[in-house]
Amino acid sequence: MGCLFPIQVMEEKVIPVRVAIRCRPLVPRELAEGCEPCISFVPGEPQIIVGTEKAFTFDYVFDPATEQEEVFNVTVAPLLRGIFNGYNATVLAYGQTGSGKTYTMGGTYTTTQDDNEVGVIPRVIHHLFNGISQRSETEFVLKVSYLEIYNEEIIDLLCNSKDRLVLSIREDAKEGIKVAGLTEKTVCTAEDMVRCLEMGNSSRSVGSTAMNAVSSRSHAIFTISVEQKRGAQRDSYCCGKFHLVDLAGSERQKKTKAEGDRLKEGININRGLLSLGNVISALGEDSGKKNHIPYRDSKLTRMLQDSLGGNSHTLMVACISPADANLEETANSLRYADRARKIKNKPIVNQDPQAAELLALKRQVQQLRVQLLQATGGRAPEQLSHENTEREQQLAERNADLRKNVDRLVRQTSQLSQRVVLLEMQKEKVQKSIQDVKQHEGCSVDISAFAQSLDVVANGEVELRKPFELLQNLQSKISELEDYDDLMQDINRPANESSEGSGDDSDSFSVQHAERQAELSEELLQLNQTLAMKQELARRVMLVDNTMLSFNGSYQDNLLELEQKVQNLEREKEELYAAVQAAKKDSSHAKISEQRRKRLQDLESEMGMLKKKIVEQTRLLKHKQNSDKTVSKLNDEIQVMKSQRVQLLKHIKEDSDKFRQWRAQKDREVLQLKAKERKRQFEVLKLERGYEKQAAVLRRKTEEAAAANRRLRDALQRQKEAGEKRKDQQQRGKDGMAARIKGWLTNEVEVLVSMEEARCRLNELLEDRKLLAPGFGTAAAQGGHFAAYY
Ligand SMILES: Nc1ncnc2c1ncn2[C@@H]1O[C@H](COP(=O)(O)OP(=O)(O)OP(=O)(O)O)[C@@H](O)[C@H]1O
Repeated sequence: MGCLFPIQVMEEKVIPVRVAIRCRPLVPRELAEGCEPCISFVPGEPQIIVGTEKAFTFDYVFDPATEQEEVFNVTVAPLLRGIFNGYNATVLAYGQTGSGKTYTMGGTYTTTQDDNEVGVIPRVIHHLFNGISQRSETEFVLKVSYLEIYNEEIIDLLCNSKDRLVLSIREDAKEGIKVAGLTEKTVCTAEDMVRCLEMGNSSRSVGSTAMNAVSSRSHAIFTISVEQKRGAQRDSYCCGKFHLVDLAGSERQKKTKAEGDRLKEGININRGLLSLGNVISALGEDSGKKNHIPYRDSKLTRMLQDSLGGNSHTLMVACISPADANLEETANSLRYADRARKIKNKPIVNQDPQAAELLALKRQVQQLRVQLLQATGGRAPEQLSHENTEREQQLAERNADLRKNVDRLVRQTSQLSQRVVLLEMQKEKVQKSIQDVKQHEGCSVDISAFAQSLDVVANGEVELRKPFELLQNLQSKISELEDYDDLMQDINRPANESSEGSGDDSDSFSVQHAERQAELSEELLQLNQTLAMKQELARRVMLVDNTMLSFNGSYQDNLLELEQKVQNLEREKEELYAAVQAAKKDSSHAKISEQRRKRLQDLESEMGMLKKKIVEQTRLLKHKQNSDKTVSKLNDEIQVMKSQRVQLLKHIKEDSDKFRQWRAQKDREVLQLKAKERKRQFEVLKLERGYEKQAAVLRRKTEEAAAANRRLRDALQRQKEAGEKRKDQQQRGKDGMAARIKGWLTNEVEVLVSMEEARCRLNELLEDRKLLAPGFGTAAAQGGHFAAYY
């Protein structure tokens, strides 16, 4: 029974995330650096003052002298009690690097550790098993998993390092957030569980920074799942999950002096914590309407989705350093923790819905039985069997209806979550393509600036601008694609709506297959239920029959005996009657005759009773024959249904095989398409590189043309000035004629040369445009292709 589907067995209570602040003592490094404490505490109040003025109030505040045991007893022990009642719980250690998170959680625990130093997780294990030993009437199944999120990758800490794979998160309709392939070890003793903790602790990613010699470089989540079965028939089931989270510490590169891998880790740690901060802020906002919570921004926030604003009792332990050198980080941690207090969770008991329903029905049956006995004054069951059967049938029908409803709802939920997964896959594809396209060099070209420089030469040349307009269109298409991302946010559309718009055959086939499988499974489920009902009915009828059978032998003997008795009595009666008649004639025999008459009356009443008994026995025998018929009819029906079930299973298997083949074929096609796509992308890249080169040449030529244009303008200007000069000098005589003609000729030649040069440049530009146009066409088609694809 692995189903953790939480059903509401009581009114949902809103419980805020509780926040505890734990301030550690100054560590030797801080003392050596001459740091002074900058935190003060208000005695008897959960208040803390940073520096001299800023005061914060939390649910619990622990000063540096507080021992590990007190922290556990005050904050974590109540959560453990909730786990025994089937609730989920989370403890989250947050804080700056080196502030004492791992120390508080017990993330470096080994069995040799001093008892006073033992942190939260080993204490949880110890108290959990203590609690179990006090609940002998309950059957427990305990499972443990331990993972870390290192550089945005999920790593299983409970499997050998050589088998370690990068895991991914899945959202399951029944079980919520799940890590596919994560090791879940079933443990029976506290020692087993401690061994898992030690194994995971030794595998955690740890590194040395200037702030902490053994700094955790990952977020670690230790999860204990506690399944419980109670009651004489173990039919009351619930399951609570306890997440114990040691977050990596927020850090500043300046202080940690991290470089290389450490720096990369630090960036990822801060990124995860930032997403967590965003989720906390969004959850804390009291906007009155349901706002978007960015759980999907990081693996950490997805993993903690249920613990923040979901189905869990959650405690955040914010660890801080008292050193004045860390004042700013401490104030930030307190602000972060203060925001977390605004988060409201709705924890509910996690029960197996079918077990809960069964239990409720059993209770109902029990109650009805009691009522029935009371109503009939405690008559024997065989007298009530008929009424009981009717009631049981009604209950069985109701039970079947309820089961049908539950199955339908579960199926709907699983279909919806399948759709969500598909849509998310699409969304990721789109986002990736948008990123690819955005990162492409072609998008960084400043088209308008380029077009302006071209205007200098091609003023009025409409044709020359066309390629630039095409490129501009392409860029705007790409930005339109970004808007599509927003559209994809709306993934909660009903299934039929979204399938209308989707043209993806492959996905729709997968969905159809999933739907078909769900239908077949439902059919199978119904068949199984009806079969179980019929078998139960046949069993009950046979039970009644067997009881009757034991009576039957004696009934038949009785019947014969009774018939014999009746005959004897008849005979005796006739004799007596004859004697009475004879005695009537003889008055001396009056007394004897009176005695005989009395005897005759007795015999008649005895005979009447015996006849009644015979009628009753005959009725019982008839009833037995009827129920024999019913049993054989039921058995026939059961046989038919069994063969139907075999057929159905065969059908499901065939359908699955077909789907597997289809999937394999599709996968092959996808691989081929991917190869083609890679080739196409390479060609596009080649084309665009060529285009880049040509654009550079074009730019250079445009500049040359502009220079030639300028020179032409200058020459024309000089020509104009020379003409005016000439007019001027004509009045001054013929002496300077030769010099004037020479000057005029020089100018004319310059103008002609410049004009020729400008014409050449223009021709070159036109030629270049011709060559570039196909390149623009391909790029524009690419844009169109992307738009059509998405
Ligand atoms: N309450 C405390 N009492 C005594 N020493 C403490 C306490 N809390 C932390 N320390 C010491 O402070 C140092 C840093 O603690 P720890 O490694 O737990 O920090 P952290 O927050 O987990 O750091 P990181 O985020 O870098 O992993 C350790 O040497 C630890 O023993």
